[in-house]
Amino acid sequence: MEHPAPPPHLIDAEALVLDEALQLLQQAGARLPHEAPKSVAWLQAVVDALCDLSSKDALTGLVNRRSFEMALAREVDRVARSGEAALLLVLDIDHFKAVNDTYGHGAGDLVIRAVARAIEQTVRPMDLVARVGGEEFAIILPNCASHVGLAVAERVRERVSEIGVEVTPGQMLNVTVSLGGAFAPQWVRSSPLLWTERADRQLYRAKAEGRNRACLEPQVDSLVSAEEKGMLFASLNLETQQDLP
Ligand SMILES: Nc1nc2c(ncn2[C@@H]2O[C@H](COP(=O)(O)OP(=O)(O)OP(=O)(O)O)[C@@H](O)[C@H]2O)c(=O)[nH]1
Repeated sequence: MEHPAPPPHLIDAEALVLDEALQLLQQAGARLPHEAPKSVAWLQAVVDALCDLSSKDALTGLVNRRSFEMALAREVDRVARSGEAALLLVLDIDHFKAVNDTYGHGAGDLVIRAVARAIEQTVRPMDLVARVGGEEFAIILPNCASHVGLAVAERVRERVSEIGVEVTPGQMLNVTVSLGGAFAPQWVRSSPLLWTERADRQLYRAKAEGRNRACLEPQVDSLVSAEEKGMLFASLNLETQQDLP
């Protein structure tokens, strides 16, 4: 049946070919919208589901590596402009290969999910928790004062060690994580790669020192005065204005 042509400023929803997108969502186990097909609400729900699919990790629902890298780049930029302390924590489940080898991959997946939930419950809503690899997670903690960094990392470590995961009926398993952390250099434009490398080095240290521990790079508090911060803001604003056409 021919559909009447829509007014020129509107999209003809009937002309959209969405078969592949819908198939992708179905395969990923995403819930398809209940609204009337091709209504505005339905199209919005499809777009939202596709956004989720490209930015979230399917196993845990956490932010995936790609979104994490974009968020980290934004945070580097924000810290350089605001001078606020921000902490990056990287976490790795200890001896995870043994979990898979002993209880199977399915049980390993349950452990990854449980660790993800435990991390999420321990940090603030403004903190970004990501699954960046198989049994590796990362947390960006904006506006995190240097003197509380280790306490936050310790709280996450402790919370994970407390959870029990039922890996086979009636059998509870406890796992631990090692954490590494580094603060973004305040008032200095660093790079996401350098920041991650510094946090990673601390994670290797935590593993080498026996696991189930948190190691943070020592942080020197910024000695920039309020007046100097004002001058820096002024010069940054000037730069931005000069960039304008
Ligand atoms: N179940 C499950 N396992 C995964 C997934 N991704 C990666 N792995 C497994 O995670 C394990 C990681 O093991 P290793 O890198 O050797 O590290 P580890 O055993 O945790 O040892 P340490 O990190 O040194 O404490 C490997 O066996 C991977 O196969 C996943 O999505 N699900």
